[in-house]
Amino acid sequence: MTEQFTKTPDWLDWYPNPSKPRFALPQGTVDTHCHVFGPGATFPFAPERKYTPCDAGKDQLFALRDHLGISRNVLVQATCHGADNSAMLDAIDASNGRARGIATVRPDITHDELVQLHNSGIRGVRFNFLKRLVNTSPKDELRTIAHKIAPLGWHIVIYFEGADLEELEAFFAALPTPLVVDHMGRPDTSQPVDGPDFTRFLRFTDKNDVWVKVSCPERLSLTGPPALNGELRPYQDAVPFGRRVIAEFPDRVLWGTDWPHPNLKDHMPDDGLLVDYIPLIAETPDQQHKLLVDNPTRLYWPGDVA
Ligand SMILES: O=C(O)c1cc(C(=O)O)oc(=O)c1
Repeated sequence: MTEQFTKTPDWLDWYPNPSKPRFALPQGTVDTHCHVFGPGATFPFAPERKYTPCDAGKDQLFALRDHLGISRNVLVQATCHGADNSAMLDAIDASNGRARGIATVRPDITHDELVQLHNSGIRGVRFNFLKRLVNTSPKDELRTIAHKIAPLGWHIVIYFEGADLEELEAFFAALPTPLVVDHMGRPDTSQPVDGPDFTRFLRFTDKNDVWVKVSCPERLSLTGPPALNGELRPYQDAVPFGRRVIAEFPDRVLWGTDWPHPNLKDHMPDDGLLVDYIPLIAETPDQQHKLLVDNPTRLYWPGDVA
């Protein structure tokens, strides 16, 4: 019997009919941050999960990719699937080479299992430090994983809240691989962009081998307006943070949809309007091409770089 799952109360489902973006994504655009959820009947959610989502499977992800004009995806293992990467691997397998993945693994993983993941398109692991998403993040276990994956040329995707960087910084700096920061390190957008927390984050990025996803204005914004009803200037309080990172690190920024947008509480954005947000933070064609095509291709499909 297949397991039936009941969504977390007040769960917001992904936006069903996104608008067609006005901003034309350049050929070769990579969405470096998206997830698949199940479907739960085929790929059950993990017993230790902190939320139970709606289904958001590979067919729906690929339909969104094509609708928005995205060329390739990087699937990031969602915490609701724990360390069972099979839904993501199934999606990568079905993508005809147009997807890579970031896995969650346990410290006892073997080299042969890692090689198998590499051959399936995995290029990194994710370390998550948000207490509302994971029970614990034991640093000694994460270090063990880091040293096992480093020889494969992988990187580590880190997800943390801006206020926690001070405590985590030394641990991150000692990791033996490049780091990719989810959602700009989740700055508090009520603080000024040149306030102490974001200054710390920019310094951390500058001093280390760090790439930054300038994703998720819809998560970071406190004042909106939401990307709904044709709004072409949404999330104004998040804009200065994205602009600043792109201006300082044009060769180390990445963009992603974050579809299907787990755990949003206020509203579910129109993904077409989230594409129209990009030129608000990447203001020149040169910045846009680096953000959307050159940087992610270098990181995830290095064989394609001339
Ligand atoms: O902020 C979140 O709730 C969230 C959750 C997950 C996940 O559950 O994997 O991934 C994200 O990128 C963001």
